[in-house]
Amino acid sequence: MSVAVIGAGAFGTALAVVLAAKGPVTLWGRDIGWRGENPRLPGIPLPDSLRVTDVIEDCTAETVLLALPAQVLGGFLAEQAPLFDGRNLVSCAKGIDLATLTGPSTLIAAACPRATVAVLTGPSFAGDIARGLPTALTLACADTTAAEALQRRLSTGALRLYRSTDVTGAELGGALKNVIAIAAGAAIGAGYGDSARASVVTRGFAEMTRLAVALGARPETLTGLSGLGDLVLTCTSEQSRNFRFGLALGAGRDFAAGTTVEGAATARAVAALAPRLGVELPVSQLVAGLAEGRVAMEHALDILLNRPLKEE
Ligand SMILES: NC(=O)C1=CN([C@@H]2O[C@H](COP(=O)(O)OP(=O)(O)OC[C@H]3O[C@@H](n4cnc5c(N)ncnc54)[C@H](O)[C@@H]3O)[C@@H](O)[C@H]2O)C=CC1
Ligand SMILES: O=C(CO)COP(=O)(O)O
Repeated sequence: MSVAVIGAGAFGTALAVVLAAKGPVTLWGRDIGWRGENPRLPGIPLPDSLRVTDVIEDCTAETVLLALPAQVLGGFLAEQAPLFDGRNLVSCAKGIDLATLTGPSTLIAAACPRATVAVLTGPSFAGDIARGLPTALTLACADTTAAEALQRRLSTGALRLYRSTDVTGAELGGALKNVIAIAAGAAIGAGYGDSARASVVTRGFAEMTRLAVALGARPETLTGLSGLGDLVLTCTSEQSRNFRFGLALGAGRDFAAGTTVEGAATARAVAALAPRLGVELPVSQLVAGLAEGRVAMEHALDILLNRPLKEE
């Protein structure tokens, strides 16, 4: 099964590098001026067998991994969808599109109605995958036969894919954990301590599950790699850009502009969805307020602590 990866960022490049050891892979990026190694994935030499291109028509593979940030996927599909319809399209983005308040798999299915849509998600830093460190991910697809073929092609000796048919749940697990990671980072950055972080992560996980179930997910999916697994990783590691963004927010420091921080836009999407679905999401709504500058960090703690006392 030939593979194309769209998006030569850290994640797309890492996936392309390890998958190229198993068969033909084409990596497409709009900014491939670099040679030898991608500055977004430093220290990882690209194998000679990997074809890197900025010509979208070179991506003729039957399976296409879409590894663009969630907020740019809609614009990309608006231009390029006809080229990709009818193929296996695997979303690798972790976010909710602000313009439509839907996940990447919904965007892809709407733009490419004849495609087989899947989601690849779960706890994995691009650098870990590229270095061949052991990693387990979820491959979610409603079509089990297609999922089995994708699972075989996209697994390697170190990268182990588990199948799921719950596309909504898997996708939301990956998107929503980024929002909670910002909150966890802010708690640490503000000096509130590890106990506060544990509360934010636990209450945040309850929020993730509430919202995902309201959108049609199976609750048990959220306890898997793409929900709890990725939440644990992202809320505890400074490798995470969402966590580091939260650290900076909490400490009142600037954060490097241009860094991909999916949780900021996704928090705003979640805040817009919450009243429509009638679900309470205090941590995510607070992150949206912080990300938009509506809420100052010094008021954030009071907002959470002054909520009415309730059952867990
Ligand atoms: N980096 C990681 O460890 C992981 C990232 N992801 C997810 O993968 C997705 C991509 O993230 P990264 O690769 O880390 O981001 P990145 O910041 O490393 O790269 C983003 C890439 O998107 C490209 N891009 C931006 N706008 C574009 C447009 N309009 N058209 C074409 N290309 C455009 C940029 O040129 C850049 O190559 C995100 O949803 C992220 O949550 C998932 C798992 C791990
Ligand atoms: O999704 C990730 C790990 O699973 C990467 O996290 P960040 O986008 O926060 O760096």
